[in-house]
Amino acid sequence: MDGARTPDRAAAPAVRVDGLVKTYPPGRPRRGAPAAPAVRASDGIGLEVRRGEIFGLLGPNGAGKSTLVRQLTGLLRPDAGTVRVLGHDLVRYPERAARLLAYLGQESSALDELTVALAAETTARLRGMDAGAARAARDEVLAELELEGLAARPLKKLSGGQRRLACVAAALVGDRPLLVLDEPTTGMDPHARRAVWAAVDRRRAERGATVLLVTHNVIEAETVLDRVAVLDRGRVIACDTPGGLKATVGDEVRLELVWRDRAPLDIPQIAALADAATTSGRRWTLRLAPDEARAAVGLVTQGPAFTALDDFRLATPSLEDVYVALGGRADGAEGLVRA
Ligand SMILES: Nc1ncnc2c1ncn2[C@@H]1O[C@H](COP(=O)(O)OP(=O)(O)OP(=O)(O)O)[C@@H](O)[C@H]1O
Repeated sequence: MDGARTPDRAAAPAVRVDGLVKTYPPGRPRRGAPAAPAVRASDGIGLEVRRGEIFGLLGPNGAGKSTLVRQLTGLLRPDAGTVRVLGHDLVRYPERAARLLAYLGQESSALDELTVALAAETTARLRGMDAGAARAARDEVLAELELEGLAARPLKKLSGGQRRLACVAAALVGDRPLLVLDEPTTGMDPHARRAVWAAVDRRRAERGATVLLVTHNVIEAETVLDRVAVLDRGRVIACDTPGGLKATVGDEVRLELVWRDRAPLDIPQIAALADAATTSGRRWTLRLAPDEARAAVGLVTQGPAFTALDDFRLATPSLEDVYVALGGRADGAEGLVRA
C-alpha cells in the first residue's frame, strides 16, 4: 500500500502539487469551423496548502483553476506531475479522494432530482455515516445554512442561489478534512454568502478543516483567505497572503476625487495634482505614497477645493491591482469580478 508505512503522513501538508501538467487534446474540425487547438491548462504548477488554511485560487476566466482542482480531487488525470493530499498520492490512487475531501464543482446536477434534505442525507450516507448520524448531520447543516424552509423541495425546483446553497450544504456534511469549493457562492445573495463563509470558517476553527477555494471575486478573496495563489494561463504567477501580495505593488494608496462640476484648477496645488491624476469626467484617480495622499486629502477637504469637491475615497491597493501589476492579461483582469 502506498505510504501505509510512511511515518510522516500526519505531518504532510493538506495539499502538495509538483510539476503538474495537463494539456487538453485538440478538438476535431466541425462543419465550417476549424479544429480547436490543444490547450495547456496546467503548465507546470507547484503549490503547497498548509493544514487549516483557507487557501484561494484566483485568476481570470480560463486561467486553469477548475482544471487544477479537478486534478487535485482525483477527477482528472494529469499528464505529468504529482498530487498529494494529506500525504496520499492521488495520481496513483484517485479513489482515495472520496474519503479525504469534499468537492463542490461548478456544475452539480447530480443532486438535481433529490430534495434539499435528501441531498444532504444521501451525501452523508455515501461518506460512510450510519442512518442516524446522517440524519443528525443533515439537520445540523440545514439549520446552519438556514435551509430548513426548503428542506422538502427538489433542487431542480429552486432558484439558482438556493440550489447552490443546497449543494454547499451537501458538500459540508461528513466532516472531510479538506474542502475544495469551486466558486461556492455564485448567484447567492449577501445573507447566504455570509452563512456560507461562517460555516466554512467554523469547520476550519472547530474541526481543523483545510479549505481550498476557487474564486474570481476579488473582494471575497481579500476578506476570507489566508493565502492566495494567482493563476494565469496555467501557471502560478504569485502565491502569498493577500497583504503580502498587495505589498508587491508597494505601499501606494489610491485616492479618488469626484468634483461637483469641474476641478478648481485655478488653485495651484490642485493644478499640480492634476498632472498625476488619471481623469474620467469629473473623477480623478491618483496613486500616491501615503504621506502624499495624506497631504492631498488635507488639501481637498478644506477651503475652496472642498467647496468644489463632491466626494473622495482613499483605498489601499486591491488584489485586482496586484493582478494587473503581476502582468495578468488586461482582458483577463476583467474576469476578476467585484461583489
Ligand atoms: N474539457 C476541455 N476540453 C478542452 N479544453 C478545455 C476543457 N476544459 C477547459 N478547457 C480549457 O482549458 C483552459 C482552462 O480552463 P478552466 O476551466 O480550468 O479555467 P478556469 O480558470 O476554471 O476558468 P473559469 O473562471 O471560467 O471557471 C481554458 O482555456 C479552457 O477553454
